[in-house]
Amino acid sequence: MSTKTPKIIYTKTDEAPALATYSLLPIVEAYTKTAGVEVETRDISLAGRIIANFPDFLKEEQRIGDALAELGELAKTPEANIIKLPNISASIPQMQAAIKELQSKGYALPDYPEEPQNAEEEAIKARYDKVKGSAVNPVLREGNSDRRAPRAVKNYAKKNPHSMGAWSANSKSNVVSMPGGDFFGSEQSVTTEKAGHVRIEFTAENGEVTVLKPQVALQDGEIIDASVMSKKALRSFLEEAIERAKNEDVLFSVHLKATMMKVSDPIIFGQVVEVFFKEVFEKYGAVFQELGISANNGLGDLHAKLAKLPAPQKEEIEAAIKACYDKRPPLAMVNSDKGITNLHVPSDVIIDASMPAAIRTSGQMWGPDGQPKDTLFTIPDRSYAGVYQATIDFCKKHGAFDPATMGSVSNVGLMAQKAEEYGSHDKTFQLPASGIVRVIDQDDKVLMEHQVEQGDIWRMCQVKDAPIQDWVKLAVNRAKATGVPAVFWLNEDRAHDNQLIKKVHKYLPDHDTTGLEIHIMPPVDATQFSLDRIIKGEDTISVTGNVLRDYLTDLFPILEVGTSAKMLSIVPLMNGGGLFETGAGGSAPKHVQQFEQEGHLRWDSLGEFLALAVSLEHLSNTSDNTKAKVLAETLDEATGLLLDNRKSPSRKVNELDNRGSHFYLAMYWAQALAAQDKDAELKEQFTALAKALTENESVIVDELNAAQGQAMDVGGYYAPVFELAAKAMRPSTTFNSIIEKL
Ligand SMILES: NC(=O)C1=CN([C@@H]2O[C@H](COP(=O)(O)OP(=O)(O)OC[C@H]3O[C@@H](n4cnc5c(N)ncnc54)[C@H](OP(=O)(O)O)[C@@H]3O)[C@@H](O)[C@H]2O)C=CC1
Ligand SMILES: O=C(O)CCC(=O)C(=O)O
Ligand SMILES: [Mg+2]
Repeated sequence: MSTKTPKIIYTKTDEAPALATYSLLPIVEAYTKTAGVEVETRDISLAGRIIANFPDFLKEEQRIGDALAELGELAKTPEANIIKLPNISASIPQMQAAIKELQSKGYALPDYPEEPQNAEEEAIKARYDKVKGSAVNPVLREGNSDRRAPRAVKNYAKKNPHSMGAWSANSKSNVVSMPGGDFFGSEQSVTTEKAGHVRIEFTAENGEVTVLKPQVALQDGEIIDASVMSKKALRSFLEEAIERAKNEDVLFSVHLKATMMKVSDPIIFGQVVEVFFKEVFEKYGAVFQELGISANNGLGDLHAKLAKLPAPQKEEIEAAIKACYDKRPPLAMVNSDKGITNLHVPSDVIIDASMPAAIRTSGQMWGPDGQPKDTLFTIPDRSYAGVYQATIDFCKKHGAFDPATMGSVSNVGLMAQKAEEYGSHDKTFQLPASGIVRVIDQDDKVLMEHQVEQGDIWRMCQVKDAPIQDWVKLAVNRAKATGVPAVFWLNEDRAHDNQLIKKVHKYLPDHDTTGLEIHIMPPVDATQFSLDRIIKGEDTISVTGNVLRDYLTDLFPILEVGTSAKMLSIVPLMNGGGLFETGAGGSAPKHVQQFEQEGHLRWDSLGEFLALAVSLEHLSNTSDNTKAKVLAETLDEATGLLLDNRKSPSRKVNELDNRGSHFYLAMYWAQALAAQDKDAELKEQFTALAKALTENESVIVDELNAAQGQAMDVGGYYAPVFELAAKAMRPSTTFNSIIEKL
């Protein structure tokens, strides 16, 4: 990697953000070129990652390099300047769909072996599993997280408050969690003094020892913890929760993170499906096994596989499923028109986005009848569930939040180097039998041990010392920069947090904290504290571990500014580089569906605009490029103007969409560059461009809007055909030719 030519890596991802890139990137490339900045793309899409992992199955011309591995290495260097768009964290049904699409395009990829029958299939599954779930973010996140709503975005939301569903004091919505037998209740934690390693062993009741993980390397001062969720306790809890929803006449829903917690949460999800449809699974277990049905993949997969049965048997089972539906409480729906429930696909209801969306809409979800209804939100583990119950209680007491007046909660998140639960996949196991799981160090000393039973989920997490120090520093810096109180959301009664609190006390004195307000509070108290401030219009910094980073950076943005897509999301990499994530949200599959059906893309690229500005600013600092600084400043101006003039995409067809908003960004950016006097060359270059764009505004917007209102075919969902997608996303010849002249 040369340090001479300043370079920005722009990632090519999936779904809506990938479509938006076809339109935005040519503009970005044209503008940044004027500062001598090179923008290179790297394909980290689900399809791209699949292809990169199976070169031996493919023709020479089909092979591509492993861009993710390359960027993972780059992220560890000071030169890194990466703009990371959201990507699919694939569940098994999504993996299978992507593989199928690629096969149909001539890629001789193997099928995903759900139940591998031999060593060869095991190896194929292992390769696919590397691509499955949240496989991108943890590789790139070599730094902690700084997410906040920029001033312009917050002010815009105050002036143009989004709709908020009213809250009633009589709302029957609540969160329910296990009373015991969960990860929270069983957690043990130790801090290693010296670097070394541990192994994880399972000893069955007959004394037979299985090594679950031969070696996990540990650094000086690393915190490790282990916990277990009891299958028995989970199932009896679920049975009670389902009964409770029925008795209280509310919807039943479950909220997990099956993407990032790709080993544990699909299993928990599967238990929910099995318990909800208990009679069906008990009666037809053998048939299901024969059909390769796993409840972990959800009802969608179950129905697809049932289709293989002869009609009478299929109908019998479907009738049994229907009988369960009738007996059980109504399920919360993902799409009530299509009959897709909360239990259809494990990755459809992702807790970080789904809980805030419900809180925003009066604490309700959609029922099978297409009507909103109070809901029992099932979040089995207690570690973080209390945050949502506290927020719900607050809304019942004070009514819905008012975006016009509410304060802001930003986040400093401990995330670097696969911190905490989100790095636990390779140390998570479902136990085959009863026995004891032990974590044993290099001197054969048992550090932690748990009694387990068949089917229990056991996991170990790690967090290294250097990321913790960096996180404490980042928290202090944000508190200093804003003068706002910073709250560490840590519970001294939780084993892991207890170790972390010791480190916070150890590292805070490394910084000058005079005049700063810094607290340490358990999550529920911290929620209360932050919400008491928020309704007074006051801001608070949440300083959290990795999971709450994820949860809170959707919760507060969705309440405050309507979506997490408008967040500034910076990852100052620990070795000096910068990773700039766009927004905090995902890849919004329903946006693609709308685009395919009616040619309107409602994806808002605001997160990309904000990320590009900070990326250019970072580049100007690291490479002394003053033009890049001017580009960054004027881009921020343009983004502010775009918000003020309401040129963000609309949700409705035949109104300005993603492409139209890109045109306005380009026009305002060019106008700001033409108006500035810091760089005469840029001024001159952009004066003519600004003039051309301004004069052609109505022609261009007409051309862009005329492309809407019809079905779009971009040649694929996971791997669109470049020419088709580029044509669909750049339908204004006038606009294209003006940009090309730059
Ligand atoms: N950083 C990453 O890489 C992340 C990836 N994901 C992945 O994204 C996929 C979908 O996840 P999901 O939990 O549904 O979360 P999303 O954040 O994609 O969706 C929640 C809703 O937020 C709104 N939204 C999000 N981003 C935008 C945007 N830029 N413009 C306009 N609206 C937006 C949309 O609502 P509406 O249109 O109704 O207003 C959307 O349906 C999954 O594959 C998941 O793994 C999820 C989170 C982060
Ligand atoms: O990596 C993922 O699957 C999702 C990431 C996410 O939701 C976040 O970082 O906010
Ligand atoms: Mg998230």
